[in-house]
Amino acid sequence: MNRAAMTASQKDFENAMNQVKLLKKDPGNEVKLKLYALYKQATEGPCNMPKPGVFDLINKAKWDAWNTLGSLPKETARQNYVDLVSSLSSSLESSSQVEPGTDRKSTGYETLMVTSEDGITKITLNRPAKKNAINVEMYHEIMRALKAASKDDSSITVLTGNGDYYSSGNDLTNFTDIPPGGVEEKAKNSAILLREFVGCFIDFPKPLIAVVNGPAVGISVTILGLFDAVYASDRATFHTPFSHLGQSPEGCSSYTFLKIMGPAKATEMLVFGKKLTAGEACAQGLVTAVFPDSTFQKEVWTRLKAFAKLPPNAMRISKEVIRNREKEKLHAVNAEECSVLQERWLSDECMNAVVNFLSRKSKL
Ligand SMILES: CCCCCCCCCCC/C=C/C(=O)SCCNC(=O)CCNC(=O)[C@H](O)C(C)(C)COP(=O)(O)OP(=O)(O)OC[C@H]1O[C@@H](n2cnc3c(N)ncnc32)[C@H](O)[C@@H]1OP(=O)(O)O
Repeated sequence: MNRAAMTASQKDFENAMNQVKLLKKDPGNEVKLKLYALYKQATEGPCNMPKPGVFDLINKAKWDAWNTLGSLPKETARQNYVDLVSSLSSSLESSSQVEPGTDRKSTGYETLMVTSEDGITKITLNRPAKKNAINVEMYHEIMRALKAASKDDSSITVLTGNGDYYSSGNDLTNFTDIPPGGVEEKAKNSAILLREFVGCFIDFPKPLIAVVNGPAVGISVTILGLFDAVYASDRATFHTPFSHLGQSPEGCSSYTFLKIMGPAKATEMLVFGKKLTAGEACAQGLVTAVFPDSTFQKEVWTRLKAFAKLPPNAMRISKEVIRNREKEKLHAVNAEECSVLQERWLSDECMNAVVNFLSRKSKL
């Protein structure tokens, strides 16, 4: 397989199509639908079929899967197809030989795809049908993947999203699974989870880069202040509608955003929920660079592959020098934000906003 570029070539794509035929075990309907959708998107572009009738169940499922990919570029779909097949080949034991090389894929994740190659560990949020909303399982898996990446032999770590969204933020169905101890216990446990989650980003020791492939909402935006570089497609938007949701800022954004963009611009985002375009987010210092969506993957991965060749210890130590004096402060901010949120989650304002979304009365 050609690993010279992080975007898959036509040859990689054809190899992957052949590999699918050699899988010994059936990967299941959900995966087959994903493969179908990525194949169609890679070869034909956005869904162009009329929507099948409700009783045409199979074609309706296929149409839904393809349509969910929205305007995902053909080359991204091709890469995602190759990545998916590659992860299946390792988890389901393809009967073909796995090619030797430095490429490693981590299985055992339900909500992520994690790959490691060319000195880069890539963590991909992988719930495209839910716009990569972060459910409780994904919070835990991201922490697990970050902990593994901090110890593996890669030089840099990348977080990105599969599908047309980077992430729609916290999965609002997280509010529905109330334990016997009631909503107070749920809020308390969620604050502990959130604090640990954000803590992993504060403490991450290697260069951490966000490849923001599409719109980003809520916590997926706020933690960007803890990344070392943020590259965005010009399709990406950055939205933190906390007041609309009866909530308050997290991810240390009440501190990092003020430092990055100053109080006036930070207030527009964090208090008034102003949605920024990628260009605006770049002008305000939240984003490092913006690329046209059509060349986004190619340009970003070329750049990242060059970074990953730099001496890893020097990069790690430089990050330490830049970030360490702020760590204590960031942990204190994180603790305070979580404790304020614990109260907010119990408020009528928050409950009503969540109920409105879940009963499909409102969207952002
Ligand atoms: C008691 C206390 C419990 C607390 C638990 C909290 C734990 C930690 C919390 C940390 C704090 C984080 C805060 C945030 O991140 S705030 C931001 C939350 N996000 C949102 O409010 C976004 C909601 N989504 C939308 O408004 C729209 O879906 C969106 C604009 C993103 C896209 O709209 P579009 O029309 O393009 O697509 P759909 O709405 O049809 O979406 C497709 C399917 O995906 C589901 N979806 C999307 N986003 C979410 C989400 N955030 N949570 C849950 N589900 C989501 C959507 O429902 C569709 O699903 P179906 O196809 O099944 O209908």
